[in-house]
Amino acid sequence: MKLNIFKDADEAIVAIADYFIAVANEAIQQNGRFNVSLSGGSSPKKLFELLASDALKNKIAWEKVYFFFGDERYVAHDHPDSNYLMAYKALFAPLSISESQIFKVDTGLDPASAALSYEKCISQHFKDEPVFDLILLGLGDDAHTASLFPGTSVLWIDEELVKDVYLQDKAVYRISMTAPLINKAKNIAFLTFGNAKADAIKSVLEGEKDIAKYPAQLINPVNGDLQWFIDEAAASKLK
Ligand SMILES: O=C1O[C@H](COP(=O)(O)O)[C@@H](O)[C@H](O)[C@H]1O
Repeated sequence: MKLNIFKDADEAIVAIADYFIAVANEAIQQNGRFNVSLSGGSSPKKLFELLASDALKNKIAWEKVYFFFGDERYVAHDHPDSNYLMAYKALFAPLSISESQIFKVDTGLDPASAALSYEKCISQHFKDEPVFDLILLGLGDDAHTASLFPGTSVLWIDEELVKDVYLQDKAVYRISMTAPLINKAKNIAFLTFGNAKADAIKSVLEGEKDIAKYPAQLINPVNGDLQWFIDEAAASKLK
């Protein structure tokens, strides 16, 4: 695991954008395509905007990139909470990414069927073992990642690749990649910043091992590379 700490969020975002470009180009050179899974929430928005900016947009052959989502909120695709909608506005629309390259969760189905259908969609795309070139992740203030939330049964799954998750306190469903799928990836990168994440980062990286409380501790690639891109505020409680 490599921990990269930057002065502020902007520096962390520039660094992870360079890393994203390097991983994408290596995958395209080796296999002719780049399979990436995006994170949601608020943290990656500026990263997506930077990748789509005039300064960086020509650094990747975007027609060779296939986009997936590590998790999705169980809402329509035009709902403000949708992870797809955020990525669409910040990345896909500015880069005119073809619909055929975007694999979104079908939230028109019931949650369990949406999870099953996304798992099938991933399996069909990869044909063989689903090994992403890069999985981007965020970290919630409660140490969740993707939609692997504290205390949920999805944390103990070892077969399924994608699962529906019910969040009792919020009374909402999410659809999430499971840890076994995430941990197959060649590269996994967390992007997280700000004071509000300091306790969660401390618990995940330096706390007692307690997956039920700190689900991001589940992330440990089998053969791949794991990197964290965080700012000094988020790192402020680390030893
Ligand atoms: O709900 C979610 O939260 C996490 C963290 O998001 P952030 O806005 O606090 O950075 C995110 O990684 C996940 O994809 C999202 O659905």
